[in-house]
Amino acid sequence: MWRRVVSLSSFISSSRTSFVAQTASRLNTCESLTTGIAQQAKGVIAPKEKTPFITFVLGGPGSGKGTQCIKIVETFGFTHLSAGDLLRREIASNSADGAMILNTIKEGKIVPSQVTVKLIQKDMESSDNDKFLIDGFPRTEENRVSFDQIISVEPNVVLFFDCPEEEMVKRVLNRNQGRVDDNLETIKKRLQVFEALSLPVINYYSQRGKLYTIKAIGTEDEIFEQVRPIFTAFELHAAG
Ligand SMILES: Nc1ncnc2c1ncn2[C@@H]1O[C@H](COP(=O)(O)OP(=O)(O)OP(=O)(O)O)[C@@H](O)[C@H]1O
Ligand SMILES: O=c1ccn([C@@H]2O[C@H](COP(=O)(O)O)[C@@H](O)[C@H]2O)c(=O)[nH]1
Ligand SMILES: [Mg+2]
Repeated sequence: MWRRVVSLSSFISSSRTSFVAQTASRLNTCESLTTGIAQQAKGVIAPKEKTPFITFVLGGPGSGKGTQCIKIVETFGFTHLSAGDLLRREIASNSADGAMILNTIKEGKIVPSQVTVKLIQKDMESSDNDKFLIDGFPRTEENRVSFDQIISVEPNVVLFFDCPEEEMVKRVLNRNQGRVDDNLETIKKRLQVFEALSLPVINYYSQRGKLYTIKAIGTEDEIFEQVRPIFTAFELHAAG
């Protein structure tokens, strides 16, 4: 569990620890219950959270992000958080933001960052895992900055599924999942938004050496064989 107390021997020095206060109220390991609480009550020690391993999964509409995320989950044990799915869940639950989100998705536009980041944050906090695939986010520079400010964790890996436009259009039109944005008119808008707003995010991570570009053509298995070594390398690194 990534917000679990992993060490009780050091003080929290960073002011960017939005999860720490919540962690303190949700201590759930035996060791922290026996010794930690007593020491914290005396004001001696603050809990230190384990930093999660975060992968952002980016690419145009229909580039195969969700499909590959399923394979990454199966092989490497990540928790998959699709920003689009979280937003669709809000629509389905008739939440206060539901109507606004539905209209935004129909238009192929981007939902305000704070709405999306809060949904991601909620699912991360309620997860027992410490490895997350955040699929279809950040889509804009504003999304990226908002995540940085609210979650205060940098991604370890950014995957970019690079797919030719005509292939993406073909896949989306064949998807057949009843999505309100799977029609030619909305796809054209989504492609424009991707180019104008999402490519700058991809360039940002490229400049920081965090970007792994996957040629997203071929069979699903062929594409996964480009993805696999990226995470294998991280596993070996962690073990070695
Ligand atoms: N390598 C592939 N070859 C052919 N079809 C594929 C491939 N990968 C995925 N698909 C199919 O293309 C469609 C889009 O894939 P997927 O939903 O994974 O894309 P996505 O990037 O998550 O799209 P979106 O951003 O719209 O959610 C699905 O119907 C999927 O089954
Ligand atoms: O961070 C996000 C993610 C998604 N959206 C909106 O949802 C649709 C569908 O997203 P998929 O990732 O393709 O499922 C997208 O076109 C946006 O309208 C968003 O606003 N912010
Ligand atoms: Mg998807």
